[in-house]
Amino acid sequence: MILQVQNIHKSYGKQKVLKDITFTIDKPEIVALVGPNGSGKSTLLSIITNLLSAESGEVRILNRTNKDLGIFREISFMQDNTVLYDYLTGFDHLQFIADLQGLTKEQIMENAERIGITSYLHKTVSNYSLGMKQHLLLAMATLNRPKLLILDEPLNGLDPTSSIKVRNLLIELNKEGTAILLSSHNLAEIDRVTSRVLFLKDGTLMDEDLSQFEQACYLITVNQPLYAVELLQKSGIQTVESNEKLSIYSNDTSIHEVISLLVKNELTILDIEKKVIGSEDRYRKIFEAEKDIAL
Ligand SMILES: Nc1ncnc2c1ncn2[C@@H]1O[C@H](COP(=O)(O)OP(=O)(O)OP(=O)(O)O)[C@@H](O)[C@H]1O
Repeated sequence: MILQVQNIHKSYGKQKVLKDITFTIDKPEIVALVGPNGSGKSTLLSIITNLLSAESGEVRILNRTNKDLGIFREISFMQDNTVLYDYLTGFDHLQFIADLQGLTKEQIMENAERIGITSYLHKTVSNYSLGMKQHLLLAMATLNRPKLLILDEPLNGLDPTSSIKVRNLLIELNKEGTAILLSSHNLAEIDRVTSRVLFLKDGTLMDEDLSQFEQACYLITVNQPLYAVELLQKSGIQTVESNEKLSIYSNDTSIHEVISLLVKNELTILDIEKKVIGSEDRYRKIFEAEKDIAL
């Protein structure tokens, strides 16, 4: 077991921000935490890393409580760039972590090389762009080659080239055995790196078994779409009609029932298209009632 989050509750004053959050990461995988602005992602990550305390619940990392300071040799938390000091260089930041963790200058340089920050390593952070700061934060978080890497918005403010670089680096670290939990608003990027997405809504983690969203969406074009909708709904099959196409969330087996029902009722099927459902579609489905969809 790499991470076990159990029944976490957290409020700020009267505002309940996290309600009974439970999930686990059992193997080295890349898991994303997604939710609108203010949904509690940073709060949850700070509780997991013991920077904030929960009202109730428990976090265990690598089979130890997160109150055990020893685990910080084996995990890392990349926060936003407010943790950086403008008047220090990138190297100073890395040296500080290396001193705390008993790591060598060679390890600093090797990691800096890997992240691609050697050319500005000895400049003060006040001269860094947002992307350069993100890369330094990533170098700081990966210096100890953690077993669990937690990242709050690692892709924030990165241009496409930098995003690709960070994405590839995360995939590489994961292949080497690092489990990764990251929060992000970049849903297209999330689909490229993650194996699992946790959606936070109103302080609650949506059921991890999002089977209804895991199903494919079939777009079916028929000669009488409105009649088809009526027929399908009578048989308990939910469908939406737009631009004369029917959208049906279905698995591969039950789509056969839909087709035979349409054919039996003498409708002509003009086209069938299978659409892969990505995190953005799932996000819209989960948060469609939200007034301010924050992507
Ligand atoms: N120290 C604090 N005191 C009071 N309220 C807070 C505090 N920190 C966060 N909150 C509130 O808790 C809620 C969750 O905030 P949090 O920063 O965890 O959300 P988030 O999902 O990370 O948001 P974002 O995507 O904008 O970074 C918000 O309503 C926020 O205003």
